[in-house]
Amino acid sequence: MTAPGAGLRVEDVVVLYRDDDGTTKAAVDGLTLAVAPGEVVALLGPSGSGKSSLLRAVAGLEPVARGRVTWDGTDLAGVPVHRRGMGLMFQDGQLFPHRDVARNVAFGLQMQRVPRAERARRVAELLDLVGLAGFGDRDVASLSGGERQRVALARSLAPRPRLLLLDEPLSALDRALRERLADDVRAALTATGTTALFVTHDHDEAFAVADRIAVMDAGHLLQVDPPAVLWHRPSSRRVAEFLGYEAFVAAGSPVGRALTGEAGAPAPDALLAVGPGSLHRVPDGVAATVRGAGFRRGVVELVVDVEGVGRVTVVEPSGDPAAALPAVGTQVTVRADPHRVAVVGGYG
Ligand SMILES: Nc1ncnc2c1ncn2[C@@H]1O[C@H](COP(=O)(O)OP(=O)(O)OP(=O)(O)O)[C@@H](O)[C@H]1O
Repeated sequence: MTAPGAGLRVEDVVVLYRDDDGTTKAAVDGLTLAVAPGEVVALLGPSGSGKSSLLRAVAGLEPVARGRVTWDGTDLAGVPVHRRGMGLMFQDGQLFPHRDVARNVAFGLQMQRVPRAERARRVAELLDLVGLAGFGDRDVASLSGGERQRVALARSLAPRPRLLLLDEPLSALDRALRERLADDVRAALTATGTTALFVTHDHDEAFAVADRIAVMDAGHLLQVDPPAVLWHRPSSRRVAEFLGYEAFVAAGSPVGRALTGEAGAPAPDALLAVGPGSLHRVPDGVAATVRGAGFRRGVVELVVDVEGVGRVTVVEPSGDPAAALPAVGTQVTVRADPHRVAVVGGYG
């Protein structure tokens, strides 16, 4: 059981920037968030929503104009960056080019004056953890982008920071690599019990790494919840739209009832969000017109206009390689899978 106030607390924090014309603008606008010891929280939001500003304020790199940042209940105001016991990792791992992999990873341990033998042990342990066992002697210039970020992760974990701050650490990598590394980052953070705040604008990454996801928009926190709760119970239409839900329908309306069927319908006043994968074609359902069809990574995506609902993407397995895609204008009928619609605003 964790003591109340343990770990990181961000209380009503405001971060201001001064524009060229002298006016001030709040990049973070009265935000409150807690990260418990051992927890990984992703800050997810569109570009410019204030994620990096919040991270930098926690690190002590940006002044806090209002509110406070505490660790285990102690106010960090006035505590300089290097005394906060936090690790930082950025998009470009910023490795030291003149040090080999092992000496990069050992950097923080040298700063802490950890004895040589123990340092070597810890470096080997970390390289193993990030999947780079045996890479110690390699010149960092010879590494791939993904390997560099693995080294950067090992380096930031080596001194056992009480909080690791990661700012878009995978953004420079291509998608396939990002997906794999997101799982590996999660595994490394979990294995070391590291408390972490992970900034990303990539939904899949946030869902892959985090115990809880904090959705930010325009300097505000819209919702913070575990991934499954966020996905199935977005707190507002805004959050649901940001997650990729495409259309909204009142559960109790005629079309809402027709879509979900009697058994699947939640409270009649609930607002349902439907998106890619929520609907499937059935012989008798709600009328819809095909507006587009495409083949993507083993599935067929049909963009359909559903009567009384709007434009939604139907995702179907593509079983038969010889089957033609439905033509634009084809009339179909659809129904919702009750487990694949979200209930907006805490109903259900
Ligand atoms: N040094 C600065 N001076 C002035 N304005 C800034 C400064 N840094 C950030 N901003 C502004 O503050 C707002 C939030 O920026 P921030 O970088 O925190 O957002 P973000 O969510 O991390 O975005 P991104 O994903 O694009 O990095 C933006 O409108 C940005 O233009």
